[in-house]
Amino acid sequence: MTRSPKTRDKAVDPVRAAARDTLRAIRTRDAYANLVLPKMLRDRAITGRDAALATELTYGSARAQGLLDAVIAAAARRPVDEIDGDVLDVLRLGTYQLLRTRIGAHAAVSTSVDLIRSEMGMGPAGFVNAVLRKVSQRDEELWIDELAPSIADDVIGNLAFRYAHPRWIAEVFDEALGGSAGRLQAALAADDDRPPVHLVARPGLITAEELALVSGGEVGRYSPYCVYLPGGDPGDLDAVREGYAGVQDEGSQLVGRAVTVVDVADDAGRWLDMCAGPGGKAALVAAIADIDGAHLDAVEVSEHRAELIRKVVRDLPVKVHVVDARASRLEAGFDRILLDAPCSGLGSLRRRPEARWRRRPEDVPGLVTLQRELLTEAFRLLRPGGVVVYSTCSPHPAETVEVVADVLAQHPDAEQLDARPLVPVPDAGPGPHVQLWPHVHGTDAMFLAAIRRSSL
Ligand SMILES: C[S@@+](CC[C@H](N)C(=O)[O-])C[C@H]1O[C@@H](n2cnc3c(N)ncnc32)[C@H](O)[C@@H]1O
Repeated sequence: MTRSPKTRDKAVDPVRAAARDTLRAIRTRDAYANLVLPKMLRDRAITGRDAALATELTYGSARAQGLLDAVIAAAARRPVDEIDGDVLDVLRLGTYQLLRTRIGAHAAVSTSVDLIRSEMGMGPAGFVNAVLRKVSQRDEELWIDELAPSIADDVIGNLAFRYAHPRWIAEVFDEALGGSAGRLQAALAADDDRPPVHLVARPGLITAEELALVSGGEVGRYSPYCVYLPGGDPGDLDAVREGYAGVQDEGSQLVGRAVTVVDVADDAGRWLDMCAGPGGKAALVAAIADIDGAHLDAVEVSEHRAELIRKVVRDLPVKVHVVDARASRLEAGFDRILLDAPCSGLGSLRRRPEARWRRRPEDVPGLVTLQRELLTEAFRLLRPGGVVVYSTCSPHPAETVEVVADVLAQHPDAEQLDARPLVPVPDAGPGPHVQLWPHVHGTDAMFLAAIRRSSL
């Protein structure tokens, strides 16, 4: 029997209720956890340690969904698609607490049972109780031993299961990493971890050292603009609220910086960001353009995302164009172009907890076609001697090296530059492109390649 919301809320822990409601929004509305949860926490006045716990439980449950579902199916002795969705959300939350947190089994089970009882009554609550008690009889390692493919027969399958990644994504990582089980394990493990918060200190407004002081963070290792935030909500920092700083992965900062430092003779200051929304890299590039006396044209096809760019580039020398970059009608002759192409996002899965279970391999070919068309157009818009930096937040070879090779093959006047000197990181690989990795650099798995249009 469903009770009134008032009676319902009394029995349940508000932290778990927020986590459950976010998991439900992800499942039923294709919502994004990082958009839904912060607003829900604000609306329900959940703050401090409670907010941190709600975030950990929600993101952790969403990230580990495939592993959790395999355990739930085994404990319930039925496939998860035969379990009511609302019940499954609570089972995922409970199983996550049992297997991947230090929360005691009693608390994990009883708070889950309360969530279900208050909404759905005694019958489903009994089912949740029985399944979670069964789950609690083993730890994560024992469940993996029982359910994962054997490492001797199927290394990729075993590692994908253990680190909660769909198999096809583990295969893509394996290909990008050159087929080493050790590297694949390190990459999947790092990708399965809670990601650190990186701040960008906007050039000309605040230095990374100053930002580290006011935020209690630590200056980043590679990007001169980066600060690692140890914890807390970055939105609470004055520097972020006032626009001196923003939240941006260090790898993305390095990509934005690369387009500003690559050698371009006689730079006339015509710079272009071809896929600029929501504006993270545009804000960084434009701040440097302002210092260098250059101007940035920022192209974005979506009006909503263009509005987000306008907000972050206020007072900077930027013109925002809402148009398909393949047919922008911008006059050719740019000195520097950043093409941060739409991609599968396989390199930033750790920051988008639900994404790994939502993405499909069949999404990739359409993206690759778009990436080729955009890079071809970027090349056309360059002046002789100008450089395009092509980047993706994906290490998928089809979206990275293969797109670049294809466009190079079509353009005899295209010369791929060694991008490694543009990105001050160790272990940047054999070149000429750079592939960053969470397990090596602590960044998202950003790819970048630099291509010059020769003067011939
Ligand atoms: C990877 S995101 C760019 C992220 C951005 N550079 C940043 O750092 O905030 C790719 C963007 O390209 C936009 N986009 C997709 N297709 C496009 C097209 N044909 N022309 C222009 N923009 C496009 C998407 O809407 C999305 O905002």
